[in-house]
Amino acid sequence: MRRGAGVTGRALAASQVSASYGSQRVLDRVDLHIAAGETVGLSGPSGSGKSTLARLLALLHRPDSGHVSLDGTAVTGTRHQVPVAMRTRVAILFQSPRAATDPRLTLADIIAEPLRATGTPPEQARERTAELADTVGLTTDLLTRRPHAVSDGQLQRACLARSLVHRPAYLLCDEATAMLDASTQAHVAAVIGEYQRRHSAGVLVISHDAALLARWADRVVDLS
Ligand SMILES: Nc1ncnc2c1ncn2[C@@H]1O[C@H](COP(=O)(O)OP(=O)(O)OP(=O)(O)O)[C@@H](O)[C@H]1O
Repeated sequence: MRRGAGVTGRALAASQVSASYGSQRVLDRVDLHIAAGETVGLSGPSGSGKSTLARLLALLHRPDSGHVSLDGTAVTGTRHQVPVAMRTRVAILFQSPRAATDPRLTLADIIAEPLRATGTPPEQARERTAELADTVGLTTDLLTRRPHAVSDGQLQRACLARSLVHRPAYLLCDEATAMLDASTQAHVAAVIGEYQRRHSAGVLVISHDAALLARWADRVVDLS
């Protein structure tokens, strides 16, 4: 466990959560706890509910029963029912950057999207976008392009920048490096690691890759 993990008592936690799609029960009274500063790996066979659990923790879905709590406060609604100061404390990074971005936006606009959504003044949004583009290794030229004109790795860097834009206390990575080449994968992991150290963020890493989880996570929870 990294220094500081769990020491503050701050955590993102799912307590006894159950979730279904129609009549299909996907999660049945599952507990998961991510302390500030900690990296938790989440493994399990395809279809075991890893992404569903991540979406509950990201406040995108509401559990059928049980609850998600953020630094000790139970969260009752999903995304826009939750106060901005609370919902921006959790960010999620998905496997497919193409499915997670609007093809009409430039990479700069994609990164700045969450800032616009919370009414950040344009000048401040531009500064924060430039700072994050630098952090994730996107050049000014790439920032003016749209998704069709960049590689998957470049687009995932933009998604990573977007996920960090509000300085989340918790970052959920759902197979976020699975489709990247080895060097982009290492770079994305390094940026997340550095962010985590600076902000004592809690990180969830969902992966089928046992070697990656052994390298990256402080502990691994198996959903099978
Ligand atoms: N939006 C949805 N509507 C209906 N069923 C869904 C939906 N999303 C997921 N499911 C089903 O719920 C189950 C769990 O899916 P989930 O994506 O959470 O699992 P997973 O462990 O992340 O799988 P994988 O490793 O393949 O990504 C699967 O059977 C899936 O088909």
